[in-house]
Amino acid sequence: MPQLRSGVRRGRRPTIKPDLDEPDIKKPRTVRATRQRRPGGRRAVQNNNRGNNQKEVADVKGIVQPVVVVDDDDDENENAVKKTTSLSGQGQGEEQKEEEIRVLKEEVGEKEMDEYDSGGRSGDKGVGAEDEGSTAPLPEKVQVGGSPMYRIERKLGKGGFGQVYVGRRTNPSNPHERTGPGAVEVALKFEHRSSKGCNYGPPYEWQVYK
Ligand SMILES: Nc1ncnc2c1ncn2[C@@H]1O[C@H](COP(=O)(O)OP(=O)(O)OP(=O)(O)O)[C@@H](O)[C@H]1O
Repeated sequence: MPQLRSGVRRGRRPTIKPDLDEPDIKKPRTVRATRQRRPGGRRAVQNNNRGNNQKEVADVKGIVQPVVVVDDDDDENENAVKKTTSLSGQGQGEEQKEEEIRVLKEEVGEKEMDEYDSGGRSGDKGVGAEDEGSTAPLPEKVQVGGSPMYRIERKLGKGGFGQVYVGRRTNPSNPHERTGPGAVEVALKFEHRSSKGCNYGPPYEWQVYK
């Protein structure tokens, strides 16, 4: 005898066919937080940063640059003559000397003290001393205290405190005098009034060093 099944006979669970016509819009999309690439990629961004840094450095340098205030008063330049020294390299032939003088005279006039010349600076000088009087015009002739009058000729170099020029006596008592107070040719050092060497005002003494 056949056994009867207990319970209600159920049909198979109907298979749900995917509706191919319906667009797949029910599943919400995950929004991924992705980094936006900058144009040019990471390398370009880094380069940009580097560029920015450079600009900052440049700006800082610009700020740090000291402002040089130049006093154009000729009298003050006269007072700024600190010392004179006998010229080194004496004993040239007269012919060569004359040639040199001729060339030098062309340079004399509205000369301006300029920056960065001989490189013979002392290492202990401040920035202020370095740049002082960088554009102050020089007088054609100078005299300080009771010194003889000197005509300013070519530039010899620049030290930590000032710049050195050839000074030639305008009216020498002995045109062959090479050393001492009567020397025909000396080295004149010009300092700006605001330099360390002029802390107590411009000097009025003069001396010729050998
Ligand atoms: N008598 C001289 N003969 C030839 N050149 C000179 C003479 N005196 C100075 N100079 C030139 O001028 C430059 C500056 O000289 P200066 O004496 O000012 O140097 P410094 O000792 O470095 O400066 P500072 O005395 O201010 O510290 C020298 O490097 C040199 O080239």
